Amino acid sequence: MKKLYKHKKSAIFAYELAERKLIIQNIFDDNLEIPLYDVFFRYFPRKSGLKIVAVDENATDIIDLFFQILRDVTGKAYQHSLADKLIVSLDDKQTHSETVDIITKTDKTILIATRNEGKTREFKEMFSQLGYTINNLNDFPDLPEVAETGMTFEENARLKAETIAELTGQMVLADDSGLMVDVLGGLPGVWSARFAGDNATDAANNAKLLHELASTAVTPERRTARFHTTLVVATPERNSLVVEGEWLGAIATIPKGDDGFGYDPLFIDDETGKTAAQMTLAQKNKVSHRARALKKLLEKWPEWLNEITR
Ligand SMILES: O=P(O)(O)OP(=O)(O)OP(=O)(O)OC[C@H]1O[C@@H](n2cnc3c(O)ncnc32)[C@H](O)[C@@H]1O
Ligand SMILES: [Mg+2]
Repeated sequence: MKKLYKHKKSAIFAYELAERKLIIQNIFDDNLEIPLYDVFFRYFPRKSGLKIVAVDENATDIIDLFFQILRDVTGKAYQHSLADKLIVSLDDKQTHSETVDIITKTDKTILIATRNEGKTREFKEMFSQLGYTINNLNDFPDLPEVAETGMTFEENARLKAETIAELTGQMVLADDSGLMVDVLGGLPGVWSARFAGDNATDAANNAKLLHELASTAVTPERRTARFHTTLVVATPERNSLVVEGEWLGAIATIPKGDDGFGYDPLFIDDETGKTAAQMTLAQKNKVSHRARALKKLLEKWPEWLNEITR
């Protein structure tokens, strides 16, 4: 058995065609190179070269795409069929037959175990570019609240993802995140959503944070902080996939900007000097803790899917 598609940067297949290149960029503008099995090279002369760049965990889509390009570029009548065998024919003559191992995941909807619309908006933007539709728990009012009783981001993200995956029988992504302020020993951390008390508003949490820093007379250079996200993808009866991402910055003395949610008006990005609330959704989604975690998730996801569909 050979693997047709492995979602790792690998030198084995990608090559350039100066004029005719097809690029399906991923959400971070990275060129993700999908290794197609080398049988294709026999049908596609190296000198003409082609770069196929895509984000998709579904090998059949990639193979379809490849043959589509092959037909367009060469003008020849390539045909293929995929079952557990890949059969390729040219001008009605069978030219190749190979047993292959295909990842057959086709579901393009992801349920995010969150009621936070700010997070959801970010995930929607990030995933829409990959062709995924996002639902969150506000679309399922009958599902229960999951108590965040963990002491770590991972424990809470697991609780949210694994409980909802069990209840719904589907694949679920959860995000547990928070702001960690160095001079406060990492607080508010896992308590970020409830820093000013249960069901606290964003404004109350921000006011409490400013108050804590003011009362300890913290100098500007000691206002360093980071946003943290742990993402967990769970599916019933399988081991979950866990990744994390961080974003370094500092806490402002007054809130600035109108976009975003949570502590965004107080979080100054180290690189640009802007608060997260002064960034557009697209700008934040390039550098945020959530974006960095999602990038790692996308790198690991196909391999993980491959394991769980075996
Ligand atoms: O548990 P769910 O339903 O996902 O929603 P939540 O708001 O309770 O989410 P968390 O438990 O993960 O708490 C994270 C809190 O950290 C803050 N936070 C997380 N990511 C943030 C971001 O990108 N910008 C600003 N604040 C953020 C914000 O106050 C969140 O409420
Ligand atoms: Mg929460």
